[in-house]
Amino acid sequence: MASLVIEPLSAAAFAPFGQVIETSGAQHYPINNGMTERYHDLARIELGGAQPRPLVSIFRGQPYALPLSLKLVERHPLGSQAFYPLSAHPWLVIVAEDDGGTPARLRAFQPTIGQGVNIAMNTWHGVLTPLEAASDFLVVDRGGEGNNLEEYHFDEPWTVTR
Ligand SMILES: NC(=O)N[C@@H](O)C(=O)O
Ligand code: NI
Repeated sequence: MASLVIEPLSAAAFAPFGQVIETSGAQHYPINNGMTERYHDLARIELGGAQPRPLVSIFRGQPYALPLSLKLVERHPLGSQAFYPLSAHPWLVIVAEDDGGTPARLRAFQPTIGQGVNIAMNTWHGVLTPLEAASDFLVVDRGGEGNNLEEYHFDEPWTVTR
């Protein structure tokens, strides 16, 4: 049985899979006469395929228990997908490299409060995985023509633990 141990999320560790959306390390500057600080340009939103447009949605995810039995990952060949939590509940981001169409070298990350992610276009990832409580996330991804979802079902589930 293949197993995966959860790691803390960092921009460096996540770089092969996309960007971490957080104020730490971000370019920032005051706007609105100094009443607001803009943390600028935190993610590279990718919109491919025909007639692409950005979608802003809220995903209300139900919690999963640990140890997690990961049966599939998916990817979006036509666009990136960003998740930013609207609560302080814990969640997981599971991603994988690609070996000729097969997910490889899986990683499981647990964001800290204040961290979101932008998963790069065509990057294997687990579906939204809240822990402990139902949680809302602001999601920015790609709408338009074409099929933007590819799934990969593992022969044997991965067990994801702390
Ligand atoms: N299917 C869908 O919109 N959600 C997934 O892409 C996901 O990553 O949770
Ligand atoms: Ni997705």
